Amino acid sequence: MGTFKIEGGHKLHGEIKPQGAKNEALQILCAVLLTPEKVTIHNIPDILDVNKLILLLEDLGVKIQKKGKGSYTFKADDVNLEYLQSEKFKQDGRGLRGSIMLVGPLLARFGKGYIPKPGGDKIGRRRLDTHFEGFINLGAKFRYNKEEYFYGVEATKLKGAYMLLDEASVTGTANIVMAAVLAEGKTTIYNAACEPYLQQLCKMLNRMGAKISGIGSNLLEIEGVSELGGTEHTMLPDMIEIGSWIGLAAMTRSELTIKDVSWDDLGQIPNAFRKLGISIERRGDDIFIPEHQEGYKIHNYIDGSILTVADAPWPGLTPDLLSIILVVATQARGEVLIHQKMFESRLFFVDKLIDMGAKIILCDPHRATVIGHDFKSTLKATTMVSPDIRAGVSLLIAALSAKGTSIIHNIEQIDRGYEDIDTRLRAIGAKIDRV
Ligand SMILES: CC(=O)N[C@H]1[C@@H](OP(=O)(O)OP(=O)(O)OC[C@H]2O[C@@H](n3ccc(=O)[nH]c3=O)[C@H](O)[C@@H]2O)O[C@H](CO)[C@@H](O)[C@@H]1O
Ligand SMILES: C=C(OP(=O)(O)O)C(=O)O
Repeated sequence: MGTFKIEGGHKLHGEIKPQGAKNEALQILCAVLLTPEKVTIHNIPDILDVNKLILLLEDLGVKIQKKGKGSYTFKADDVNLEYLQSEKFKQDGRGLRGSIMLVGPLLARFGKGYIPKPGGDKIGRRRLDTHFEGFINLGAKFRYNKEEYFYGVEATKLKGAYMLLDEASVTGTANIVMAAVLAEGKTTIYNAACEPYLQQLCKMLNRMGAKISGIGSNLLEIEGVSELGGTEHTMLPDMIEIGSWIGLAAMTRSELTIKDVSWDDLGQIPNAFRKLGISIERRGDDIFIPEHQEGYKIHNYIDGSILTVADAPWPGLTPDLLSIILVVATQARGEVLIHQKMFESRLFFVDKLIDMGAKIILCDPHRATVIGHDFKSTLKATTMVSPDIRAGVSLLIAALSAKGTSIIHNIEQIDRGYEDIDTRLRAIGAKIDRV
């Protein structure tokens, strides 16, 4: 179990560049299985989850070449389907959430796709019904081995269909899209997830020869084609990392420039932080956060009632930033209700913030009220364990703002999604060591 030692209370300063997006990378990497031709991908983040998926592709027989930092070529012209039945796949496939998106491309191109119950954050129930109902709609036969938690779909031929998803699942939509592009005829997916990473996937598939329309909306129409070819693709910057750096700057009252953020793909994120009173300036494609010497004041609604920050499927606010928004609110002027609608176990980490002196009432598993200190009292350093990726980074931000030296254990959770975070934070003045 890895550990960070953090000396808090220091101002940070300078520029930080977001890595390529984790959740886009997981979709895009799975899509390389859809063609025997070469696919070149740039801006792939060097993080645990993505590296695990690259190893899975290698074990599946995909030829992979590293061309430079974050740039790789993939050629899936000799896929080893026997690997899918191996014990190693049953172990390694569990290692991350993103592996679930291997199923759609495998089913579409080879007529069968299998996956052990995928891992990822332990943040509440994470069902897969939307994925498999989608494949069944396309004509696949589904089987599930309850003892081994092993899922499988098989089809001699997929046929396009109309489907109304029961929820706008992000990985579910990606999976179904990747199966439908090679199905016979037309597929319509209503209540599709439509966040920028899915848009990126659909645009990449169209460059490979797919016929997807409605990109960016929750109604996708897909005319199946018989084969796809190679392409080149560059990942967007990671919007959750960008939000994390906004929170970090505010909490440590530091002036920070976040470089090349792809503003137009950030949706609600800048405004969510602005509602907490944080100044966010657009400078070209950068975000400039000034030093918040006077702190930041949470806005109320027009009628004077307390602000609620809640998650929702895109174009709503991503659930992955609520833990960070919560920690930033602990030093704001005013109160806010954080409502995590999607996941039921993601707010439990607030007990650690309460230990550090934050004023938080956990109302129920989905809601927490935060009463900010307005920097009149700083958080106290402590020893903690990172429970999940975003709670981990929130605790890291809390530790960087706290007085004294904090210890965070289980930092593998943070390394799942943040590239070389300690080196990058040291470059802007943070006192953090991997011990
Ligand atoms: C690898 C990857 O890309 N992971 C992301 C992906 O996970 P993932 O694709 O696994 O998440 P889903 O979109 O399927 O669902 C997330 C949660 O929200 C619930 N739900 C979803 C849609 C909806 O309309 N109503 C609803 O209640 C689901 O039941 C589930 O509990 O999307 C999540 C939601 O943005 C993010 O937190 C994850 O970081
Ligand atoms: C929940 C997350 O990831 P995953 O879906 O990979 O567990 C996340 O990135 O915040």
